[in-house]
Amino acid sequence: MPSDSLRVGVLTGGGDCPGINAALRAVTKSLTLQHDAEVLGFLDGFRGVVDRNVEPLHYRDVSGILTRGGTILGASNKADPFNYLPRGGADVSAQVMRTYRTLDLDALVAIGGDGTMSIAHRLTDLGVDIVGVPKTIDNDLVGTDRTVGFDTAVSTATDAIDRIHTTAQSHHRVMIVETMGRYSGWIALHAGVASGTDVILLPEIEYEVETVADVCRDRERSGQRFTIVAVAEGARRKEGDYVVQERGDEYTDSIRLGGISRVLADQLREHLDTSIRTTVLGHMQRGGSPTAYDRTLATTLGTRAATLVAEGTTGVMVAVQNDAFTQVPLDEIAGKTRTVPLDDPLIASGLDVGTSFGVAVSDLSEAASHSKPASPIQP
Ligand SMILES: Nc1ncnc2c1ncn2[C@@H]1O[C@H](COP(=O)(O)OP(=O)(O)OP(=O)(O)O)[C@@H](O)[C@H]1O
Ligand SMILES: O=P(O)(O)OC[C@H]1O[C@](O)(CO)[C@@H](O)[C@@H]1O
Ligand SMILES: [Mg+2]
Repeated sequence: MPSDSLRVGVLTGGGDCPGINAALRAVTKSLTLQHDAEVLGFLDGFRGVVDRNVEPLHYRDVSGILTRGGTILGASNKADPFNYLPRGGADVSAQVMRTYRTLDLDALVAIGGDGTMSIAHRLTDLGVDIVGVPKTIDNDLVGTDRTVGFDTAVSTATDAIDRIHTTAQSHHRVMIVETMGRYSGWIALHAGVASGTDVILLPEIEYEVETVADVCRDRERSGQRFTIVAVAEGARRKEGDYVVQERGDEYTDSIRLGGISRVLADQLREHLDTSIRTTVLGHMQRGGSPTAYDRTLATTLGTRAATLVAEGTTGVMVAVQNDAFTQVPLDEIAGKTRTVPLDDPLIASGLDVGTSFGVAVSDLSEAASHSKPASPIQP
Protein backbone atom coordinates (compact mmCIF):
# COMPACT_ATOMS: atom_id res chain seq x y z
CA MET A 1 0.00 0.00 0.00
CA PRO A 2 2.32 2.80 -1.21
CA SER A 3 1.77 6.22 0.28
CA ASP A 4 3.46 9.63 0.04
CA SER A 5 3.30 10.48 3.72
CA LEU A 6 5.71 9.13 6.30
CA ARG A 7 4.52 5.78 7.72
CA VAL A 8 5.97 4.77 11.04
CA GLY A 9 5.40 1.62 13.07
CA VAL A 10 5.70 1.70 16.86
CA LEU A 11 5.96 -1.13 19.39
CA THR A 12 6.55 -1.60 23.10
CA GLY A 13 8.88 -4.55 23.85
CA GLY A 14 10.03 -6.37 27.00
CA GLY A 15 8.44 -5.99 30.43
CA ASP A 16 6.01 -3.12 30.90
CA CYS A 17 6.71 -0.17 33.19
CA PRO A 18 5.17 3.18 34.15
CA GLY A 19 5.73 5.84 31.49
CA ILE A 20 5.53 3.65 28.35
CA ASN A 21 2.13 5.12 27.48
CA ALA A 22 3.53 8.62 27.98
CA ALA A 23 6.30 7.78 25.47
CA LEU A 24 3.81 6.25 23.04
CA ARG A 25 1.66 9.37 23.28
CA ALA A 26 4.65 11.62 22.64
CA VAL A 27 5.84 9.61 19.61
CA THR A 28 2.34 9.47 18.09
CA LYS A 29 1.30 13.06 18.76
CA SER A 30 4.61 14.46 17.60
CA LEU A 31 4.65 12.37 14.39
CA THR A 32 1.04 13.21 13.49
CA LEU A 33 1.01 16.88 14.55
CA GLN A 34 4.50 17.97 13.51
CA HIS A 35 5.32 15.63 10.64
CA ASP A 36 1.95 14.72 9.17
CA ALA A 37 2.90 11.05 9.53
CA GLU A 38 0.75 7.92 9.70
CA VAL A 39 1.45 5.86 12.80
CA LEU A 40 0.79 2.13 13.13
CA GLY A 41 0.92 0.41 16.52
CA PHE A 42 2.05 -3.24 16.70
CA LEU A 43 0.35 -5.30 19.42
CA ASP A 44 2.37 -7.22 22.04
CA GLY A 45 5.84 -6.07 21.05
CA PHE A 46 7.65 -7.91 18.25
CA ARG A 47 4.91 -10.54 18.34
CA GLY A 48 2.66 -8.04 16.55
CA VAL A 49 5.31 -7.45 13.87
CA VAL A 50 5.78 -11.20 13.26
CA ASP A 51 2.01 -11.86 13.11
CA ARG A 52 1.22 -8.52 11.41
CA ASN A 53 -1.12 -7.67 14.25
CA VAL A 54 -1.30 -3.92 13.87
CA GLU A 55 -3.68 -1.02 14.43
CA PRO A 56 -3.55 2.57 13.21
CA LEU A 57 -2.73 5.01 16.00
CA HIS A 58 -4.40 8.40 15.69
CA TYR A 59 -4.18 11.43 17.93
CA ARG A 60 -7.38 10.44 19.72
CA ASP A 61 -6.05 6.92 20.44
CA VAL A 62 -3.28 8.32 22.61
CA SER A 63 -5.33 11.07 24.24
CA GLY A 64 -5.69 10.54 27.98
CA ILE A 65 -2.96 7.89 28.38
CA LEU A 66 -0.19 10.16 29.71
CA THR A 67 -0.82 9.17 33.32
CA ARG A 68 -1.74 5.52 32.77
CA GLY A 69 0.61 2.66 33.78
CA GLY A 70 1.31 -0.31 31.48
CA THR A 71 1.13 -0.07 27.69
CA ILE A 72 -2.04 0.23 25.63
CA LEU A 73 -0.31 -1.77 22.87
CA GLY A 74 0.56 -4.73 25.10
CA ALA A 75 4.12 -6.05 25.48
CA SER A 76 5.93 -9.37 25.31
CA ASN A 77 9.28 -10.48 26.67
CA LYS A 78 9.17 -13.78 24.77
CA ALA A 79 8.98 -12.49 21.20
CA ASP A 80 12.59 -12.14 20.03
CA PRO A 81 12.21 -12.69 16.22
CA PHE A 82 15.67 -14.32 16.12
CA ASN A 83 14.68 -16.80 18.84
CA TYR A 84 10.92 -16.81 18.60
CA LEU A 85 9.64 -18.77 21.58
CA PRO A 86 5.99 -18.99 20.39
CA ARG A 87 7.43 -21.07 17.47
CA GLY A 88 9.95 -23.15 19.40
CA GLY A 89 12.84 -20.69 19.13
CA ALA A 90 12.75 -20.37 15.31
CA ASP A 91 14.34 -17.43 13.47
CA VAL A 92 11.32 -15.55 12.09
CA SER A 93 13.16 -12.34 11.22
CA ALA A 94 12.18 -12.83 7.54
CA GLN A 95 8.56 -12.46 8.68
CA VAL A 96 9.46 -9.15 10.35
CA MET A 97 11.01 -7.95 7.08
CA ARG A 98 7.86 -9.02 5.17
CA THR A 99 5.64 -7.03 7.54
CA TYR A 100 7.91 -3.99 7.31
CA ARG A 101 7.87 -4.04 3.51
CA THR A 102 4.23 -5.02 3.05
CA LEU A 103 3.08 -2.18 5.29
CA ASP A 104 5.46 0.13 3.41
CA LEU A 105 6.94 1.46 6.64
CA ASP A 106 9.60 4.17 6.55
CA ALA A 107 10.76 3.43 10.08
CA LEU A 108 10.03 1.65 13.33
CA VAL A 109 10.12 3.18 16.82
CA ALA A 110 10.92 0.50 19.44
CA ILE A 111 10.16 1.47 23.03
CA GLY A 112 12.02 -1.08 25.15
CA GLY A 113 14.89 -2.19 27.34
CA ASP A 114 18.21 -3.93 26.68
CA GLY A 115 16.62 -6.96 25.01
CA THR A 116 14.50 -4.81 22.70
CA MET A 117 17.52 -2.65 21.73
CA SER A 118 19.55 -5.79 20.97
CA ILE A 119 16.79 -7.06 18.68
CA ALA A 120 16.50 -3.57 17.12
CA HIS A 121 20.21 -3.59 16.37
CA ARG A 122 20.01 -6.97 14.59
CA LEU A 123 17.02 -5.76 12.57
CA THR A 124 18.95 -2.63 11.59
CA ASP A 125 21.54 -4.92 10.00
CA LEU A 126 18.72 -6.48 7.93
CA GLY A 127 17.65 -3.06 6.65
CA VAL A 128 14.98 -1.87 9.10
CA ASP A 129 15.26 1.83 10.01
CA ILE A 130 14.77 1.89 13.78
CA VAL A 131 14.89 4.48 16.54
CA GLY A 132 14.86 3.14 20.12
CA VAL A 133 13.33 4.77 23.19
CA PRO A 134 14.78 3.46 26.49
CA LYS A 135 12.31 2.18 29.06
CA THR A 136 12.78 -0.24 31.94
CA ILE A 137 12.42 -0.03 35.70
CA ASP A 138 15.89 -1.63 35.92
CA ASN A 139 17.77 1.45 34.56
CA ASP A 140 20.28 -1.02 33.13
CA LEU A 141 20.63 0.25 29.54
CA VAL A 142 24.06 1.51 28.54
CA GLY A 143 24.26 4.87 26.75
CA THR A 144 21.67 6.65 28.88
CA ASP A 145 21.77 7.83 32.48
CA ARG A 146 18.04 7.23 32.94
CA THR A 147 15.37 4.98 31.47
CA VAL A 148 11.65 5.69 31.52
CA GLY A 149 10.03 3.86 34.46
CA PHE A 150 12.99 3.83 36.82
CA ASP A 151 12.01 6.94 38.79
CA THR A 152 8.49 5.61 39.40
CA ALA A 153 9.80 2.20 40.49
CA VAL A 154 12.18 3.90 42.93
CA SER A 155 9.30 5.98 44.35
CA THR A 156 7.14 2.88 44.79
CA ALA A 157 9.96 0.94 46.45
CA THR A 158 10.82 3.90 48.69
CA ASP A 159 7.22 4.24 49.82
CA ALA A 160 7.07 0.49 50.56
CA ILE A 161 10.28 0.59 52.61
CA ASP A 162 8.97 3.62 54.56
CA ARG A 163 5.94 1.51 55.51
CA ILE A 164 8.13 -1.45 56.50
CA HIS A 165 10.14 0.92 58.72
CA THR A 166 7.36 1.57 61.21
CA THR A 167 6.45 -2.09 61.70
CA ALA A 168 10.15 -3.02 62.00
CA GLN A 169 10.50 -0.40 64.73
CA SER A 170 7.40 -1.56 66.61
CA HIS A 171 8.36 -5.25 66.60
CA HIS A 172 12.14 -4.88 66.93
CA ARG A 173 12.75 -6.95 63.83
CA VAL A 174 15.18 -7.33 60.98
CA MET A 175 13.12 -6.60 57.86
CA ILE A 176 14.49 -7.57 54.45
CA VAL A 177 12.95 -5.92 51.38
CA GLU A 178 13.71 -7.43 47.95
CA THR A 179 13.66 -5.17 44.89
CA MET A 180 13.74 -6.03 41.18
CA GLY A 181 16.43 -4.98 38.72
CA ARG A 182 17.89 -8.19 37.30
CA TYR A 183 21.72 -8.02 37.32
CA SER A 184 21.92 -4.35 38.29
CA GLY A 185 21.23 -2.76 41.67
CA TRP A 186 19.95 0.67 40.66
CA ILE A 187 16.51 0.31 42.27
CA ALA A 188 17.87 -1.07 45.56
CA LEU A 189 20.55 1.63 45.70
CA HIS A 190 18.25 4.58 45.05
CA ALA A 191 15.27 3.35 47.10
CA GLY A 192 17.61 2.22 49.88
CA VAL A 193 19.31 5.62 50.18
CA ALA A 194 15.98 7.47 49.79
CA SER A 195 14.40 5.50 52.63
CA GLY A 196 17.51 5.39 54.82
CA THR A 197 17.83 1.61 54.98
CA ASP A 198 20.64 0.34 57.18
CA VAL A 199 21.99 -2.20 54.69
CA ILE A 200 21.86 -2.14 50.87
CA LEU A 201 22.89 -5.28 49.00
CA LEU A 202 23.61 -4.97 45.28
CA PRO A 203 24.55 -7.49 42.57
CA GLU A 204 27.66 -5.37 42.00
CA ILE A 205 29.00 -5.99 45.55
CA GLU A 206 28.99 -9.60 46.75
CA TYR A 207 28.01 -9.44 50.43
CA GLU A 208 29.38 -11.18 53.51
CA VAL A 209 26.68 -12.62 55.77
CA GLU A 210 28.78 -11.94 58.89
CA THR A 211 29.08 -8.24 57.99
CA VAL A 212 25.29 -7.91 57.60
CA ALA A 213 24.73 -9.77 60.89
CA ASP A 214 27.25 -7.45 62.61
CA VAL A 215 25.25 -4.40 61.48
CA CYS A 216 22.07 -5.86 63.03
CA ARG A 217 23.89 -6.73 66.27
CA ASP A 218 25.64 -3.36 66.52
CA ARG A 219 22.34 -1.55 66.07
CA GLU A 220 20.70 -3.64 68.80
CA ARG A 221 23.61 -2.97 71.15
CA SER A 222 23.31 0.76 70.55
CA GLY A 223 19.57 0.69 71.36
CA GLN A 224 18.23 0.74 67.78
CA ARG A 225 16.37 -2.53 68.02
CA PHE A 226 15.49 -2.96 64.34
CA THR A 227 17.33 -3.13 61.02
CA ILE A 228 16.10 -2.63 57.47
CA VAL A 229 17.89 -4.35 54.59
CA ALA A 230 17.19 -3.52 50.93
CA VAL A 231 18.38 -6.37 48.72
CA ALA A 232 18.38 -6.40 44.91
CA GLU A 233 17.08 -9.64 43.35
CA GLY A 234 20.46 -10.13 41.65
CA ALA A 235 22.50 -9.83 44.87
CA ARG A 236 24.51 -12.83 46.08
CA ARG A 237 26.86 -13.67 48.93
CA LYS A 238 30.58 -13.75 48.33
CA GLU A 239 31.37 -16.70 46.05
CA GLY A 240 27.69 -17.65 46.08
CA ASP A 241 25.25 -18.14 43.21
CA TYR A 242 22.37 -16.00 41.97
CA VAL A 243 19.07 -16.97 43.57
CA VAL A 244 16.81 -18.14 40.77
CA GLN A 245 13.04 -18.39 41.07
CA GLU A 246 12.47 -20.27 37.82
CA ARG A 247 14.50 -21.50 34.88
CA GLY A 248 13.29 -22.32 31.41
CA ASP A 249 13.58 -21.33 27.80
CA GLU A 250 10.26 -19.55 28.04
CA TYR A 251 11.82 -16.94 30.34
CA THR A 252 13.93 -13.98 29.35
CA ASP A 253 17.61 -14.88 29.89
CA SER A 254 16.40 -18.47 30.63
CA ILE A 255 16.46 -17.37 34.26
CA ARG A 256 13.93 -15.56 36.41
CA LEU A 257 15.72 -14.11 39.41
CA GLY A 258 13.96 -13.91 42.78
CA GLY A 259 14.00 -15.24 46.34
CA ILE A 260 17.25 -13.76 47.67
CA SER A 261 15.38 -12.17 50.64
CA ARG A 262 14.39 -15.57 52.05
CA VAL A 263 17.84 -17.02 51.39
CA LEU A 264 19.42 -14.07 53.20
CA ALA A 265 16.96 -14.44 56.10
CA ASP A 266 18.06 -18.08 56.55
CA GLN A 267 21.72 -17.06 56.34
CA LEU A 268 21.18 -14.38 59.04
CA ARG A 269 19.27 -16.77 61.33
CA GLU A 270 22.50 -18.73 61.73
CA HIS A 271 23.99 -15.63 63.38
CA LEU A 272 21.03 -13.84 65.05
CA ASP A 273 18.17 -14.66 67.43
CA THR A 274 16.25 -11.59 66.30
CA SER A 275 12.91 -12.08 64.54
CA ILE A 276 13.38 -11.66 60.75
CA ARG A 277 10.71 -11.01 58.12
CA THR A 278 10.94 -10.68 54.33
CA THR A 279 8.96 -8.72 51.73
CA VAL A 280 9.30 -9.17 47.97
CA LEU A 281 8.11 -6.01 46.21
CA GLY A 282 7.84 -7.80 42.86
CA HIS A 283 5.73 -6.54 40.00
CA MET A 284 4.22 -3.79 42.15
CA GLN A 285 7.36 -1.87 41.11
CA ARG A 286 6.24 -2.05 37.48
CA GLY A 287 2.75 -0.65 38.11
CA GLY A 288 1.03 2.63 38.84
CA SER A 289 0.94 6.08 37.35
CA PRO A 290 4.34 7.46 36.26
CA THR A 291 5.96 10.18 38.34
CA ALA A 292 6.22 13.70 36.91
CA TYR A 293 9.89 12.98 36.14
CA ASP A 294 9.04 9.86 34.14
CA ARG A 295 6.28 11.71 32.28
CA THR A 296 8.59 14.53 31.24
CA LEU A 297 11.42 12.11 30.38
CA ALA A 298 9.06 9.99 28.27
CA THR A 299 7.66 13.06 26.53
CA THR A 300 11.09 14.47 25.74
CA LEU A 301 12.55 11.16 24.55
CA GLY A 302 9.40 10.30 22.58
CA THR A 303 9.26 13.61 20.73
CA ARG A 304 12.98 13.45 19.98
CA ALA A 305 12.55 9.95 18.55
CA ALA A 306 9.80 11.32 16.28
CA THR A 307 12.05 14.15 15.10
CA LEU A 308 14.91 11.75 14.34
CA VAL A 309 12.60 9.47 12.33
CA ALA A 310 11.27 12.47 10.38
CA GLU A 311 14.77 13.67 9.51
CA GLY A 312 15.92 10.14 8.61
CA THR A 313 18.36 9.54 11.45
CA THR A 314 17.91 5.90 12.46
CA GLY A 315 19.90 3.02 13.96
CA VAL A 316 20.07 4.97 17.23
CA MET A 317 18.47 5.12 20.67
CA VAL A 318 17.46 8.47 22.14
CA ALA A 319 19.16 9.03 25.48
CA VAL A 320 19.90 11.39 28.34
CA GLN A 321 23.52 11.95 29.39
CA ASN A 322 24.63 14.47 32.02
CA ASP A 323 21.21 16.20 31.87
CA ALA A 324 21.50 16.71 28.10
CA PHE A 325 19.47 14.84 25.48
CA THR A 326 21.31 12.98 22.77
CA GLN A 327 21.27 9.75 20.73
CA VAL A 328 23.52 6.70 20.82
CA PRO A 329 24.16 4.18 17.99
CA LEU A 330 22.35 0.88 18.66
CA ASP A 331 25.57 -1.08 18.11
CA GLU A 332 27.05 0.62 21.21
CA ILE A 333 24.12 -0.62 23.31
CA ALA A 334 23.27 -4.10 22.03
CA GLY A 335 24.08 -7.00 24.33
CA LYS A 336 25.34 -4.82 27.19
CA THR A 337 24.12 -4.24 30.74
CA ARG A 338 24.71 -1.04 32.70
CA THR A 339 25.53 -2.00 36.26
CA VAL A 340 26.12 0.37 39.20
CA PRO A 341 29.78 1.48 39.16
CA LEU A 342 31.43 1.07 42.55
CA ASP A 343 32.44 4.73 42.50
CA ASP A 344 28.82 5.89 42.03
CA PRO A 345 28.34 9.03 44.18
CA LEU A 346 25.26 7.54 45.84
CA ILE A 347 27.32 4.65 47.23
CA ALA A 348 29.77 7.18 48.68
CA SER A 349 26.93 9.21 50.21
CA GLY A 350 25.33 6.05 51.60
CA LEU A 351 28.62 5.13 53.26
CA ASP A 352 28.93 8.66 54.66
CA VAL A 353 25.59 8.34 56.44
CA GLY A 354 26.56 4.95 57.87
CA THR A 355 24.81 2.62 55.41
CA SER A 356 26.43 -0.79 55.03
CA PHE A 357 26.82 -2.40 51.62
CA GLY A 358 27.43 -5.80 53.17
CA VAL A 359 31.24 -5.67 53.08
CA ALA A 360 33.93 -3.89 55.11
CA VAL A 361 34.17 -0.22 54.07
CA SER A 362 37.91 -0.64 53.40
CA ASP A 363 37.20 -3.51 50.95
CA LEU A 364 34.64 -1.37 49.15
CA SER A 365 36.90 1.68 48.83
CA GLU A 366 39.68 -0.55 47.53
CA ALA A 367 37.32 -2.12 44.95
CA ALA A 368 35.94 1.31 43.94
CA SER A 369 39.40 2.62 43.16
CA HIS A 370 39.78 -0.26 40.69
CA SER A 371 36.21 -0.07 39.40
CA LYS A 372 35.82 -0.47 35.67
CA PRO A 373 33.11 1.05 33.48
CA ALA A 374 29.89 -0.95 33.10
CA SER A 375 30.37 -4.15 31.12
CA PRO A 376 28.08 -6.94 29.92
CA ILE A 377 27.30 -9.59 32.47
CA GLN A 378 27.26 -13.24 31.51
CA PRO A 379 25.17 -14.93 34.21
N1 LIG B 1 21.40 -9.55 24.26
C1 LIG B 1 20.29 -9.88 23.63
N2 LIG B 1 20.28 -10.06 22.29
C2 LIG B 1 19.15 -10.40 21.64
N3 LIG B 1 17.96 -10.56 22.24
C3 LIG B 1 17.90 -10.39 23.56
C4 LIG B 1 19.05 -10.02 24.34
N4 LIG B 1 18.67 -9.91 25.63
C5 LIG B 1 17.35 -10.20 25.66
N5 LIG B 1 16.89 -10.49 24.44
C6 LIG B 1 15.51 -10.84 24.06
O1 LIG B 1 14.78 -9.63 23.98
C7 LIG B 1 13.44 -9.83 24.40
C8 LIG B 1 13.05 -8.75 25.36
O2 LIG B 1 14.01 -8.73 26.42
P1 LIG B 1 13.60 -8.27 27.87
O3 LIG B 1 12.50 -9.14 28.38
O4 LIG B 1 14.85 -8.17 28.69
O5 LIG B 1 12.97 -6.87 27.59
P2 LIG B 1 13.61 -5.47 27.52
O6 LIG B 1 13.25 -4.86 26.24
O7 LIG B 1 15.09 -5.58 27.79
O8 LIG B 1 12.87 -4.72 28.67
P3 LIG B 1 12.95 -5.03 30.27
O9 LIG B 1 14.35 -5.48 30.55
O10 LIG B 1 12.57 -3.76 30.87
O11 LIG B 1 11.94 -6.10 30.52
C9 LIG B 1 13.37 -11.24 24.97
O12 LIG B 1 12.71 -12.05 24.04
C10 LIG B 1 14.81 -11.65 25.12
O13 LIG B 1 14.98 -13.03 24.90
O1 LIG C 1 7.84 -10.05 33.60
P1 LIG C 1 8.72 -11.08 34.22
O2 LIG C 1 9.03 -12.19 33.29
O3 LIG C 1 8.22 -11.53 35.56
O4 LIG C 1 10.14 -10.38 34.43
C1 LIG C 1 10.59 -9.86 35.63
C2 LIG C 1 11.85 -9.08 35.36
O5 LIG C 1 11.54 -7.97 34.52
C3 LIG C 1 11.90 -6.77 35.18
O6 LIG C 1 10.78 -6.35 35.90
C4 LIG C 1 12.25 -5.69 34.18
O7 LIG C 1 13.31 -6.07 33.39
C5 LIG C 1 13.04 -7.19 36.11
O8 LIG C 1 13.30 -6.26 37.12
C6 LIG C 1 12.52 -8.54 36.58
O9 LIG C 1 13.56 -9.40 36.96
MG1 LIG D 1 15.84 -6.48 29.62
